[in-house]
Amino acid sequence: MFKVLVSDPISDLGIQQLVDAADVSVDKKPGLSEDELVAIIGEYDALLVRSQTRVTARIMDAGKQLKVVGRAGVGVDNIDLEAATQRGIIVINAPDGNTITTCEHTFAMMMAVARHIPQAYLKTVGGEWDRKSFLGVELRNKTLGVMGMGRIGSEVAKRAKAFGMNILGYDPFLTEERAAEMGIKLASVDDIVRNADFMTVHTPLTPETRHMISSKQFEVMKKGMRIVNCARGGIIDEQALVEAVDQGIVAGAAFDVFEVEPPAADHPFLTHPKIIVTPHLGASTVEAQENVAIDVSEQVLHILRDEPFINAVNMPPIPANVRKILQPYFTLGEKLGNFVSQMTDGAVKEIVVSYSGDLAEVDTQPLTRYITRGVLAHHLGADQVNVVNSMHLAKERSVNIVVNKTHVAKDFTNLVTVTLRSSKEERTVAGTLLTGYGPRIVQIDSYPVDVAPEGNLILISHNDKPGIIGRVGTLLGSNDVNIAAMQVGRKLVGGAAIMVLTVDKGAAKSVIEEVAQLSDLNSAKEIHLV
Ligand SMILES: NC(=O)C1=CN([C@@H]2O[C@H](COP(=O)(O)OP(=O)(O)OC[C@H]3O[C@@H](n4cnc5c(N)ncnc54)[C@H](O)[C@@H]3O)[C@@H](O)[C@H]2O)C=CC1
Ligand SMILES: O=C(O)C(=O)COP(=O)(O)O
Repeated sequence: MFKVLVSDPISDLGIQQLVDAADVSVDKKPGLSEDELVAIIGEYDALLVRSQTRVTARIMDAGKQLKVVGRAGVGVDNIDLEAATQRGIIVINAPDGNTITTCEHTFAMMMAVARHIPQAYLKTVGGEWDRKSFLGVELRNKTLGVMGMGRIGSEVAKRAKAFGMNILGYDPFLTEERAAEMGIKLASVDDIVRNADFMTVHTPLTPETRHMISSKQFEVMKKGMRIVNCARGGIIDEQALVEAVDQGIVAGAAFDVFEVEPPAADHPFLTHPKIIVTPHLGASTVEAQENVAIDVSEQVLHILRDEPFINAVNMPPIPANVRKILQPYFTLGEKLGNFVSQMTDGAVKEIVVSYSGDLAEVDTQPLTRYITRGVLAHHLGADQVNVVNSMHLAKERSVNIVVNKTHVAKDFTNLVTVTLRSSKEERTVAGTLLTGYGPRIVQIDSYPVDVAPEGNLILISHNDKPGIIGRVGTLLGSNDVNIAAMQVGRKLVGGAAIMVLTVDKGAAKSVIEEVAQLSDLNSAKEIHLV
């Protein structure tokens, strides 16, 4: 039974699939302190959070069973990603579910600041009928600068066009062509600062975006600008902003997010007449909360059940077209890595992976992660290595990973070859997916074979002499080891050969040692693949 802890308020409807799953039990405990989480996290396999819970290295150290931290939302700045990666904990988010909601909140804030709605509301409910103090501005024909043209920024730009605004967009990934397609103008931070009437930020908070709008930008800013931040506190320097408003450079600002949340009681935004605030409500709609909780629950289930998943934050993303090609090979890759690792004696020094055929056309890095996981799992334990930390663990142990690609595969449409170089020897295994048969090992060292990579196998290297198969069979039979399938590979009659036996249950170590002692046998090894 997998145990899932929900430590922030997350939509009940959204996590229903976890609650309903027969192999999962869910505990909801919002509002725990770090110490309280450290005390209980040890029994959980998954942790579900929003932005309140700070998932620290301490919590992850205590989370001995923790496989995944699921963020029901976009920003993962409350999760120590490096600590997660080192510990092999997968961090996933739900990047799409709250895009529209946050975009709409941005507009709510932009219009509220343009028309002084919160200030006017307060006066009106306070009994004053003040129609003079709240002269606003239109959005129409104004220039809107959008910093960060990702999911939310792009939706903001789309809607701003409907308001008749001219849009300047800045994003390191925005090209002239894409900007033209969207009917906006590609700009620099400086262009936006000098020319926009409204500015809205939609980047993550990174060392690069931290205080990207600060005193230097306010000094050259177009007078009367209105600024919205529904992304992350700290992208705009709060202190410098207050000064810019007081100096009349900025006409008004609307902030949903703060450098420290919740802000201190004496935070200058809270009493400033020209700055309006909401308590990080960007994603807070019924729809968005359901969406993100559904998305994250679905992926958490996949991860717990060791099924393919998407939206991992501490792994490079896999584009859908690449995933389609690679996914069928993930299991094969991991098994090849594990097989060759069990075959090879000595300390692993280098993993050489060769991809040929169609596989050579795409970015195979995700598949290399699975192969590396397979290799390392044999030495470090299957529960210690996963696709998130496999490359990191290899690097930490100075295991070199070399990838070669050839576009032409000789006998198969696709072939994955894994060679392991150790302190003692170099061994190779190759596999493919055969239509109708699934994953197959088709080469061991230089011998062609056809073996299903599953269950208990015995790998024997021997001299190609009459009677050897019988002797092996008799010895195993007398020890109650039943042979389900057998493959022999040789290159020359009477030369060196290999034999791969699939046996119903694992043989005792002593039996394998006895097999290795038979005449004309060079070695015998048991290989167990799950
Ligand atoms: N207030 C709230 O409740 C919510 C806040 N957010 C926040 O909104 C932000 C944007 O979210 P999404 O659009 O979903 O993310 P996204 O990843 O789709 O977009 C972010 C964009 O920022 C760009 N970027 C990164 N560094 C940049 C730089 N130095 N200058 C300009 N652009 C840069 C990236 O290239 C990317 O296109 C995130 O910080 C997220 O955490 C998201 C949802 C709700
Ligand atoms: O998704 C995001 O990045 C958000 O900021 C939303 O945060 P929340 O889930 O409302 O605590």
